[in-house]
Amino acid sequence: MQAQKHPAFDEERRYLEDTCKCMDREIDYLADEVEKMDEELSKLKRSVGGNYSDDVIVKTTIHESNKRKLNQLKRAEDKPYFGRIDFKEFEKAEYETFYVGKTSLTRKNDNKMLIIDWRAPMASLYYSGEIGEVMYKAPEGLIIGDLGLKRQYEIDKKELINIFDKGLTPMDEYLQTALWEKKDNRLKDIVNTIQSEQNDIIRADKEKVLIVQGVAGSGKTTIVLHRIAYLMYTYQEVFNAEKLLIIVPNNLFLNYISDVLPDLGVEEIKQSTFEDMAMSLLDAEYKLVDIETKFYQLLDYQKLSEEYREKLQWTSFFKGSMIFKNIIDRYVTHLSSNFVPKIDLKINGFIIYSYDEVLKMYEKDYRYLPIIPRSKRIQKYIESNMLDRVKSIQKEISDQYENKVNLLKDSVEDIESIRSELIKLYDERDKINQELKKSVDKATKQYFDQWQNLDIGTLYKDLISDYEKLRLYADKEFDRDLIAFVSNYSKKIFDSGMLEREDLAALLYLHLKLEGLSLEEKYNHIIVDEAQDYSELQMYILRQLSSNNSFTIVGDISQGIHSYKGIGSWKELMENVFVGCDRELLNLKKCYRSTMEIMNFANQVIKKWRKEEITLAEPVLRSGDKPLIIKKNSDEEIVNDISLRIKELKEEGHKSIAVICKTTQESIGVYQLLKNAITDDIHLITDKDTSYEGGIVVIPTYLSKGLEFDAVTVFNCSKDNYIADELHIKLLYVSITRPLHKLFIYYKNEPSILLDIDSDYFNTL
Ligand SMILES: Nc1ncnc2c1ncn2[C@@H]1O[C@H](COP(=O)(O)OP(=O)(O)OP(=O)(O)O)[C@@H](O)[C@H]1O
Repeated sequence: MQAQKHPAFDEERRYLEDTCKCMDREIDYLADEVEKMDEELSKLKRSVGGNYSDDVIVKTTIHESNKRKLNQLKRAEDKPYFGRIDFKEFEKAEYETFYVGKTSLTRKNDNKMLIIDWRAPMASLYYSGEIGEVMYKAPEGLIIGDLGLKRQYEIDKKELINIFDKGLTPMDEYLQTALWEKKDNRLKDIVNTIQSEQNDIIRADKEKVLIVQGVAGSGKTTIVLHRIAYLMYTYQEVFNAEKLLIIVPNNLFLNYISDVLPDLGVEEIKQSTFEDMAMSLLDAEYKLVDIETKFYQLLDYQKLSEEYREKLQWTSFFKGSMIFKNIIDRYVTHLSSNFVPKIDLKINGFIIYSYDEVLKMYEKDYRYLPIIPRSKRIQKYIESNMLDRVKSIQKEISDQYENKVNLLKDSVEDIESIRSELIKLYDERDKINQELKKSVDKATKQYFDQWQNLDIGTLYKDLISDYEKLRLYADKEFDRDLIAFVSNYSKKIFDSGMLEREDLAALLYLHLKLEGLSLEEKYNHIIVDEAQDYSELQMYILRQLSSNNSFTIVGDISQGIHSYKGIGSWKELMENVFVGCDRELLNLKKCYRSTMEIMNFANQVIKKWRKEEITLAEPVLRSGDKPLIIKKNSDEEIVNDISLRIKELKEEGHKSIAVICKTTQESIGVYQLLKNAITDDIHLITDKDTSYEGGIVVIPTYLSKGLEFDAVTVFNCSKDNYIADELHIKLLYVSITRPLHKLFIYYKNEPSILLDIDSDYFNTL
């Protein structure tokens, strides 16, 4: 054990033993409390029989908090802490020692803080402080002092394995140990090795739009999850789980990250794909065109003309653009200004509600409401007041008849002589009044039937599939050809009973404009991962869902394989969508995932996509094999070689191995061949999969985005499979930035032009 060589070994081992004992005692105590409270609460609930009780509420709160703490301690018991800082505040005489762990621990008998939570303000020094003068932000202000010692521990099953002292042990030895670990099927937390630039993001001020451009493997996904844990801990009073929303690319990814938050003691955060969230807000189940259909059409440079592919791209861009948002805005303004029909609500010629009166309700009294709730409110108001209105009209009619009767009576001396006339008048009056009452429902219905039906799906389809309408609401002259393409293309899709994903965002926007959103439905903080793939309109919608413009948005423009509809630049996003908000753009340049050799190679590939905004990744100092580029003559030969390589990799201890293919169709073919060639369990991953179990997988590139594997083999990087356009370059870049340790790239006959890079960066076979 390395730790024994450290001069402080005995002292540290004793501290660890004492802490573990104390933690065990606390676990026992809490387990006991939880058990007792379980019983007590069920008795109490029975006795109050479902009625409100302060006692039940207070006890439930304590019970939940005890359960949470017990859970956190249990998760931490094998490795109670990972770091230590010795800090002396200025003007104080002594250094104080603080041990940093995943959750805090206080000794009961003397209230001594044995471990501080990694999210506590002072723990920031462990991540960002260098030995010497330091400062950290606390609720009471900036605390300045001196950091005397920063120590890191490797602890396994309560045993001290290694001790690293910052400044004494070689730089990042501790981090290196973590990065060399083999990965299985889930993303892990990194509380013990969070780096300074990552710490700044995790602890960044919450009241702003924070955008993080981070290279592949820089820890973006990991960091946002830690940021959630930090926000939940730091702002307990304002943040509850329902007020936080994480938007992720797909359910497979959701499953891949599902361990991190519970490991960090955070449960029940709302995590969703944009599509699922949209469907739930729309309260409808639309059939969506397969995500791959358009994507693969765009890649299919052999069958489809460039002109057609460009128009397809433009359609996607248009539907997710702020241009389309403005068109929808104008459409809604038009709908609204013509909404109240220019007719009176009449019964048998009597005006019950005049057009002017209803218009006033619409334009003045209920103007604060969006159109749909406004129209419902007016309808309800009118319906509930109809009978009263009719009654007062009946009274007027009765008065008029009374006058007529009186006049008639005054005109004769002998009332008997006009008896029949009087009866006729009374009958007439009663008939009119009865008719009025009888016709209320019918007349009201007839009147409201004249109001426009605000079915959002129909309104949306009417707009986008109608060339004339689109042109009418567009503010500037669009290429007629493109607009015609968009409307025809959309019509065909709608006629098949489907919608595109791009339509869903626009549809939701229309829904929000017409239906509105209550404050309870809004979020206090929204997190978007893989943000480069969302359109500006999607981001604008998320802004509508935010109560306070508090966002953490992370992504990598170089991995923007959906850039035809996604975000082209963070600056544009800030200017077009988050204008007027407090915004900050931060960069993460270091890649922690892959070895230097893999990342240097990947940098050469992405450089082929010349764009000013790309930042090349700086790999952390971890060296492995150079990527291996292998030539074969057929798919079968490639698969045979991959099967041998998988065997080798498994013998070396690698747990997760991916065969990455360009498309799903290619993946299916490779999977069939590979299944026959190896005996191991192997999984084909498609967009229907919602769980990722690790091991050996065959997967299309777009689904591998965000995931990582110990080793990756890229199936067919031949000349005719990867051309030098933006989409192919980015696809290849995503594939080759997935491995932690080993990368193999296969091609048939001739290599892709994208592999035409300095031979120092790879080996060949
Ligand atoms: N400070 C760190 N300490 C240890 N491991 C880290 C650290 N930062 C990142 N990692 C590891 O690097 C890998 C990449 O992290 P993550 O997937 O969060 O990156 P990413 O930026 O989202 O990647 P990509 O955009 O390529 O999907 C993970 O294995 C993660 O555990």
